Amino acid sequence: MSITIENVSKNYSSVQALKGITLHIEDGMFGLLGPNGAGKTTLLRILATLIRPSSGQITIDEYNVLTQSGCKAIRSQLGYLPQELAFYPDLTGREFLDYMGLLKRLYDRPARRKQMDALLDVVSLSAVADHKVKTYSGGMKRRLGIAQALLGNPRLLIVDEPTAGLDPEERIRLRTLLSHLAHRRVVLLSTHVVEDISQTCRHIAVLNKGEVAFQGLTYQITKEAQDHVWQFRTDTPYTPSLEQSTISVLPQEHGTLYRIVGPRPTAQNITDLQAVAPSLEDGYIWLQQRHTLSKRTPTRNHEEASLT
Ligand SMILES: Nc1ncnc2c1ncn2[C@@H]1O[C@H](COP(=O)(O)OP(=O)(O)OP(=O)(O)O)[C@@H](O)[C@H]1O
Repeated sequence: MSITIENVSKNYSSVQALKGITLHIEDGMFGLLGPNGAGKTTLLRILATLIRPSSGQITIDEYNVLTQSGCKAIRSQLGYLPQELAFYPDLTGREFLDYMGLLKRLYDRPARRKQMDALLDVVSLSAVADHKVKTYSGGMKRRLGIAQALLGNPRLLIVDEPTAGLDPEERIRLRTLLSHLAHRRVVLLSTHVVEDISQTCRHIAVLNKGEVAFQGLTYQITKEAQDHVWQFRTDTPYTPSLEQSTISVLPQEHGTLYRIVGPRPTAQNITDLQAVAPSLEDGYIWLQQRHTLSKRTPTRNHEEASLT
C-alpha cells in the first residue's frame, strides 16, 4: 500500500489544525510524533475518512480518498483505533468483537467467528474472551480495540495514541504487537512518546502546530541534534535561555548535572561543559524548538524599541 498526502490543510472555524501537510507512507510501521495539539488526531481522522480536509489531496494506492468511490474503496481496507474507543462494558470481549464485526458487514457468521477467534489469539485475549469488558484492564481494552480494528484484515491500520496511560509492560506488549502487524500492511501510529516510535518505526514524521517539522528515517532525528546537546555541572540552578530546553537535571555529590538542548551554554558558574551524543528524545526536542523558533516573528531588541 502507498499513501500520498499532498498539501492537506484543515480548519476548525478559527483553528488551523493542519497547514499544508505533505507526506508519503509505504508498507510497514510509520510513526506520527508530535506534542498535544500538533494535529495528529486530525490527520488520522482525515485518513480514516471520518472528516474531510479543507484543502489538499490524498491518494491511497490508486484511489482518490476524497471522492465517494475512493472513500468507499478505502473504507473496506481500513482499521481504526481512536484515542477513546467506546466499549459496551456489559458485553464480553467476544460479544463486543461480534458486534463490531457486524458493523463491518462481516455477515457470514461462521467466517466471522473464525476470524474473531484468530484475532483474540493474536491480541492474547483468548483466555478472557468470555469475561465482561468492564473487568478488563486498560491494556486489555486497548488490545481488544486493536482486535476490532483488525476485523476484515485491513491493509491500513491506524492507531491513535494506543499506549497512553499504559504501564511499561503493557506498552512494550502493545508496541511489539503493532510491529508484528506491520508486516504486510501500513500501520500508522500516532504518539507523543518518543520511545514508542524509536522501538518500532523506521520512518516517521514529526508534526508541530499543524506542520511537518521533520520526515524521514527515525535515526536521522538524532543526527539533526548533533552539536546541539550539552552536559555540564553547576552548584546553582541553571535557567535556560529561550532557545534552550532542559532535558535532565540530576543532583550529584558535587553539584548538579544538567543536559540541555540548544545553543552552547555560556553561563559563568558552570563546569565540565561538553557536547554529548544526542538521543532520539534530544533530537525530537531540538526539532520542535527549531521549528517553533523559525516561526517566531523577529522582535526588536530593547534599544531599538526605545528609539521609536
Ligand atoms: N473538533 C474540533 N473543533 C475545534 N478545534 C479542534 C477540533 N479538533 C481539534 N481541534 C484543534 O485542532 C488542533 C489539533 O488538534 P488534534 O487533536 O488534531 O491534535 P493532536 O496532535 O492529536 O493532539 P492530542 O495529542 O492532544 O490529541 C488543536 O488546536 C485542537 O484544539
